[in-house]
Amino acid sequence: MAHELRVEGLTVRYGHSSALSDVDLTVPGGSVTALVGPNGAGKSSLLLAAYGSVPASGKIFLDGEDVSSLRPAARARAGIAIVPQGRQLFPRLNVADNLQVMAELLRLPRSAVDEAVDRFPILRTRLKSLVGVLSGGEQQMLVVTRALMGKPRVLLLDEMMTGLAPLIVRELADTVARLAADDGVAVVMAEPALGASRRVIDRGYVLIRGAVVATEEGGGRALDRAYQHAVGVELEEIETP
Ligand SMILES: Nc1ncnc2c1ncn2[C@@H]1O[C@H](COP(=O)(O)OP(=O)(O)OP(=O)(O)O)[C@@H](O)[C@H]1O
Repeated sequence: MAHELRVEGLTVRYGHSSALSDVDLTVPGGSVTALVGPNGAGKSSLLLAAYGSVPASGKIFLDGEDVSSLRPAARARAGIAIVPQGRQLFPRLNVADNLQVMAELLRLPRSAVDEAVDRFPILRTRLKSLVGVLSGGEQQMLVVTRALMGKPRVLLLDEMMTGLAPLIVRELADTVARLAADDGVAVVMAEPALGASRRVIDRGYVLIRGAVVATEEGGGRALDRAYQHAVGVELEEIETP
């Protein structure tokens, strides 16, 4: 079954400044939806609000069910998973213990850690390694593994590809594309620019200054063009006296 994330009228404020204003969007399962926009456009705020870790007004629906009042741990158990910007691992714990923290949050049995590392065999060889000594690519594989432990229905990826080698970018992009195609997961990938993950993008939104300015159903290249067009329009507007 294909899953779905829908947000309606999502607004995020930090003090008096508005990061996201009345955003509506739908992320259908079975495809990879990108969220592109410059730094500060509100991409992280949107994903964090969908996960429940920043206060927001508006509604979040998971497979049609309103989860807006659930706290992050309950949303995670309901099937929303996040790969946060900056990874947010415990660098002084080893790989297995980092995964065990998520297993406990999700109330999974201890065997869940062992099963989880099947996805990236390199992690099995690193189970007892402190996270701080892993390469950037290995750390990101661990974060993705952690996010997938609960077999999520919705996967929120916040700048997952930043700073990674092209080979790792391809491997991670293929992993999320398979999750969408095989398991009907609703994947949303926020990136400042698409780069090597462009080929797995099915559709997307351009976000600028906290608002959706374009929706594109025609894949990664078309989304790139929509993004450039949106930024160009915005620049022209700024330059017009
Ligand atoms: N914790 C915070 N406190 C105050 N303002 C914040 C906070 N987090 C984000 N902002 C502001 O909210 C706006 C949207 O930021 P957000 O991080 O959601 O954008 P983004 O598109 O993810 O950008 P980036 O690529 O830089 O992460 C920006 O103006 C940012 O400065």
